[in-house]
Amino acid sequence: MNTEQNPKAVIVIFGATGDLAKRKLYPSIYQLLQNNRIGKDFAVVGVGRRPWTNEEFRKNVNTSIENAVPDHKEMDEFLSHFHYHPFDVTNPESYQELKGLLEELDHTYDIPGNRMFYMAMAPEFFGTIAINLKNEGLTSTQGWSRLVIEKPFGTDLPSAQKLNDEIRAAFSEDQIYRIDHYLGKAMVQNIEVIRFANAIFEPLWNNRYIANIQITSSESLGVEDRGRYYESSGALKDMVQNHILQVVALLAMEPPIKLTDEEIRSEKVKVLRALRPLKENEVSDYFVRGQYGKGSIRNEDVPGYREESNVDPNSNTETFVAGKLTIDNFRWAGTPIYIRTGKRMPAKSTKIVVQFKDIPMNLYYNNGDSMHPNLLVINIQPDEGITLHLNAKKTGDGSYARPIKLDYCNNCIDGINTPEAYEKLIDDCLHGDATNFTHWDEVALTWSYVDTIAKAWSSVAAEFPNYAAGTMGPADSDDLLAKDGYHWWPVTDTE
Ligand SMILES: NC(=O)C1=CN([C@@H]2O[C@H](COP(=O)(O)OP(=O)(O)OC[C@H]3O[C@@H](n4cnc5c(N)ncnc54)[C@H](OP(=O)(O)O)[C@@H]3O)[C@@H](O)[C@H]2O)C=CC1
Ligand SMILES: O=C1O[C@H](COP(=O)(O)O)[C@@H](O)[C@H](O)[C@H]1O
Repeated sequence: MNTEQNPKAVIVIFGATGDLAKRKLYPSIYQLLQNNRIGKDFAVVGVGRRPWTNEEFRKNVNTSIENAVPDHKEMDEFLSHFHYHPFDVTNPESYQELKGLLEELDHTYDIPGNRMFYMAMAPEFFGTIAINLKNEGLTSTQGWSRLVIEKPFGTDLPSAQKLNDEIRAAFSEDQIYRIDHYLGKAMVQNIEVIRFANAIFEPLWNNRYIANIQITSSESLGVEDRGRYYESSGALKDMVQNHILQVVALLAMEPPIKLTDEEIRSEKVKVLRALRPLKENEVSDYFVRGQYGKGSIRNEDVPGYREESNVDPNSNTETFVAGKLTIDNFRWAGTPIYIRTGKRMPAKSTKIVVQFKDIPMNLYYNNGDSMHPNLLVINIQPDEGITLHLNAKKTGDGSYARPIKLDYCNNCIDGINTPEAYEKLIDDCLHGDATNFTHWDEVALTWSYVDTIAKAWSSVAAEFPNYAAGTMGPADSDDLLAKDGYHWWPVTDTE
């Protein structure tokens, strides 16, 4: 819970000259100040190897705010809190100088030794930095020390376990904040509220009334300049292991007894433990992979994945995944959860569709058509809101029922005040609230689930490319649902 007002802290960003810091972290810190979530008693220390001065660093931070926040103001005061400290993080000797700078900033801003160490760097550095911070005494202050870790948290279960052991040698679990930025999105956080603050949904939220749940996260962008990273990842590890399985856990968990991070985590973990693990020889029955070839998006021709920079021209990396998940517990046995995510699809859209079971018999005429099923659609992005699909009488037409929609648009009301995911997560960490971060047990269970799929796929070359850029993935993805008598509900206007 965010109880502490305006926490005083030094935020140390490792990777301060990088893309993530520039695009997400600096604008988020700026918004936190504008929204009074932090006071004037804070400092940001940027670490990178580039030999920048404070002035150069501040100029770069300024540009990043200009690009992200059109109506920025009071920039000089804001930028005066930013300090740059260049060093190679693999060199233990450099940490003493950093320590001296942090102590100086504590004094300047009257900060009681509170430190947020944000790892916005490649994962291979996380363990080294954590150990050096501890060994050089940067974590033993009067205040709190928290470590924020970016994804990917490992590339499979053994590597995640190794990484976890390294950081746990320096930080306890309650000091570690593993980022999954989907957990910072307004409508992902709303899943719990929609379910547990509405008497009408919870009684129906089970296999007796829900036929299936569909989660789609489509992107129109390709891999852009991230080919090197993406080649070793693919959509399964990039999106399913983390964001998608977190959403599954929130949709399927039991009501927690309290809204604390421990109670919510414990319910999410039970779902992940109940996910039926696949055997390698079953993977092709439950999961489909795809890779985009050249195509066209919004009338613009785009290259195929294998033509992207830093991508192997014969790459076997999947840019699309669709899957059927089965949760073996009393609430969900028999109700499949279908997931799909991919790059170079027609539009950017993340949606959850909950399809309720059909009514027992149809009393209405409907031109011989069957009744449209009730759907609850949770729109995560770009529109934020919920849509409930019902059937209602068609005016003046005796016994004809037609589908109607009840719409709630979250960002139409909250407008530009809906905080960006990173802003929310940095705020939570500053306030010591770990609810919307992933804990080790969740990470281990999700890796364990996807590792079998990755292993099955790595042993057989796929027939790629198998979908054209600008389409909703390969035909096999539709067949996955058709086998069960379902189809994907459209999530974009063009689908
Ligand atoms: N960019 C994004 O949108 C997203 C990124 N992430 C994750 O965030 C992390 C950072 O990504 P991103 O910002 O894109 O990466 P970049 O490659 O853009 O930045 C890497 C940063 O690390 C610094 N660095 C590299 N080696 C050293 C070293 N030995 N000592 C000190 N600093 C060093 C670089 O500084 P310099 O060059 O000055 O040495 C630079 O600031 C990764 O884990 C990535 O997976 C997660 C989600 C989205
Ligand atoms: O973590 C990642 O997420 C983005 C998608 O995030 P969104 O907030 O834009 O939906 C994805 O593009 C990227 O490949 C992945 O690393």
